[in-house]
Amino acid sequence: MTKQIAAIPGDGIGQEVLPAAIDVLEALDRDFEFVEGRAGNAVYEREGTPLPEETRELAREADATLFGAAGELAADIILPLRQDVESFANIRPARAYPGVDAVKPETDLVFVRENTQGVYAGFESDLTDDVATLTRLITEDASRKIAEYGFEYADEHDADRITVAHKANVMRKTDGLFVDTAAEVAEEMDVEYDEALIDALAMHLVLHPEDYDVIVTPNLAGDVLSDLAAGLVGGLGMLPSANVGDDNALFEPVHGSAPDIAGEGVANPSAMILSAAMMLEYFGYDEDGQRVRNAVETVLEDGPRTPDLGGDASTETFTDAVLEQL
Ligand SMILES: NC(=O)c1ccc[n+]([C@@H]2O[C@H](COP(=O)([O-])OP(=O)(O)OC[C@H]3O[C@@H](n4cnc5c(N)ncnc54)[C@H](O)[C@@H]3O)[C@@H](O)[C@H]2O)c1
Ligand SMILES: CC(C)[C@H](C(=O)O)[C@@H](O)C(=O)O
Repeated sequence: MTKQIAAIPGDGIGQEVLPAAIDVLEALDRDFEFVEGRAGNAVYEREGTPLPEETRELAREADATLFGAAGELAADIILPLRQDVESFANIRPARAYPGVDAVKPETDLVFVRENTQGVYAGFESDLTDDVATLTRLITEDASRKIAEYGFEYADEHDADRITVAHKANVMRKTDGLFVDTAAEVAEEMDVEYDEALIDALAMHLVLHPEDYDVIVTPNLAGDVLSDLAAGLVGGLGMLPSANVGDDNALFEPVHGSAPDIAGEGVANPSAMILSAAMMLEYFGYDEDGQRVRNAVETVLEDGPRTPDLGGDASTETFTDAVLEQL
């Protein structure tokens, strides 16, 4: 059956890496219909909104969405889209590939980031001209949902270790509820896990990423720690992600619009192509997902590589090499 995919390139290198992923998906023996959705700075200038209702509707109705990247209006684009697909979990694998000059080649871990709450629930306001406030939201329901998802994910992927990240020593009520709920869920599911304070965890991740497997984290901590992990495995061009809900999902690289290299045709499309591989697995096309992963892995090992990885290949040359492997 045809799967309809909302394809939203967005800004900057989103316009360069999303077509690469579509080329790869089109090389597979699958029936995908790609429908392009408008979003980004240029759309804002033309239409007065960076994310037209039509694009949101497209994401809600599609079987899945592929998103490239957004620029300075990212919070007005990607956050509503993550809501539109009703995603509660943001899965961010960080893995070092052979041949890529990684700071920590032994890194192979996955962040399971809560995708709806924390400071992103967004009760921000100006109290006075010179005082601004932000209320942070954590609920037991959302904490339960992400803990259950993270523990099940760890089980399905034979993870050796599950870590629940929090800062309940300071945010006693909010992260206290997050971590206490995770403890309850672990007991009900008979799961072994450990807890880590986010600040110390950041240091341990830099020194010994090999000690970690699945890290369940509140929203903002997952955002920051996943970029940190990108730094361990060759940069932001390497980290894919899946925003998963009960009935819909959106797949996007962890990186942004990269204005410093946008338009040069040299962006590393690995993160976007690996996000497409996560979409294939979401549809149950596991063999295709693995084929795409293997093809990317081979090209990363043998070259050609893009400049962020020390090579001089263009996005197109890299993608052609992946297509050849397929
Ligand atoms: N989900 C999103 O759309 C998203 C995520 C993060 C940042 N942003 C937005 O992106 C803009 C730029 O933010 P930033 O510079 O902090 O982060 P960024 O991820 O765009 O770039 C950070 C650095 O990583 C490099 N980089 C990122 N992706 C790369 C790739 N695929 N290939 C090669 N190099 C790559 C960039 O060149 C840059 O040096 C901001 O306006 C921010 O709001 C959007
Ligand atoms: C741009 C921003 C809204 C987004 C986030 O905070 O989730 C980004 O940092 C990311 O990692 O995708």
